[in-house]
Amino acid sequence: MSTTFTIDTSTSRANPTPAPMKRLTVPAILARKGKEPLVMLTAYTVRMAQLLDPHCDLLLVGDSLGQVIYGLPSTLPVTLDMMCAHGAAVVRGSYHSVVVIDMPFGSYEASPEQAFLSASRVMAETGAAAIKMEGGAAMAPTVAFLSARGIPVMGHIGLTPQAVNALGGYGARGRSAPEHAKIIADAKAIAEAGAFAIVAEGVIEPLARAIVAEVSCPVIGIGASADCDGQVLVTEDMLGLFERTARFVKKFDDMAGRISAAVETYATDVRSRSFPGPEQTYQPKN
Ligand SMILES: Nc1nc(=O)c2c([nH]1)NC[C@@H]1CN(c3ccc(C(=O)N[C@@H](CCC(=O)O)C(=O)O)cc3)CN21
Ligand SMILES: CC(C)C(=O)C(=O)O
Ligand SMILES: [Mg+2]
Repeated sequence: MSTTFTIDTSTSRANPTPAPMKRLTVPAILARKGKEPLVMLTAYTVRMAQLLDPHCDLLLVGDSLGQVIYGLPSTLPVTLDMMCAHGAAVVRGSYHSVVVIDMPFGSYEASPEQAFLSASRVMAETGAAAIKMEGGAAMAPTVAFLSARGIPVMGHIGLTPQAVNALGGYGARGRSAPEHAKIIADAKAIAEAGAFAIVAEGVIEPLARAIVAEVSCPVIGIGASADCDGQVLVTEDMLGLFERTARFVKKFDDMAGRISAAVETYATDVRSRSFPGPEQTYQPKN
């Protein structure tokens, strides 16, 4: 397998503009606990990475690309090959943010050794700085195993979409006392195992507040209230490019509507022969 990312992380072939900012590091992210909220968005492609990178602290190559890019019904069919291909593209398009790659379902859960083999392949083939894995206390030994071997791990607790079949859906988590206690125990176990940050997804506000108070690493929320140490959303959701979204999504734009309008104008112009015009047409030299 050829490595296609550039070693110099300040610029890349895909983004030749001189870098105005140095790339953030994993320790710098850890140090943001309790300070200015961390800004994280998903990216799957080089151009989107270029556009998001100056505004973000972290870019997540999420396994949500299964639904968003590939039209799959869940994140479960996403493969390591997909994560490596999109991860390398996002690293090529970023020079400032810490790039984190989701470990896909089935690539890490069996053992710490399986997780290391999968995660080291992701790190080597993409040039990303960290991986993310779903799971609570049961995954803590794996978080410790990877962290001790130089692979920074971001945890993901609460609503863990790869466990949708066990959870019974994508509903909010932590409404019952036992579930509330389990998710706090999950957060503590993952943090104590050495995670540099934890995504808390779809947890009720008082539980989010408790997790933030209980762990020493930053807690990045998605559907987990404004009390978290940072926020993440799927970019296509917040841009209004993905139709079925959770209640926790705020649409900051209606890009689907704007794309439809632009394409409608293009189709009209082609059909009326008003595109291409003189500006877009080559003439013989005289
Ligand atoms: N585009 C996209 N955005 C995401 O946030 C996302 C993905 N894809 N794929 C992976 C997971 C799946 N996620 C989801 C998917 C659906 C809901 C959802 O429909 N929530 C409902 C409640 C559902 C219920 O109560 O059963 C809601 O109204 O919030 C939430 C999170 C979050 N992740
Ligand atoms: C929603 C975020 C946290 C994620 O895991 C993904 O995009 O896959
Ligand atoms: Mg994910």
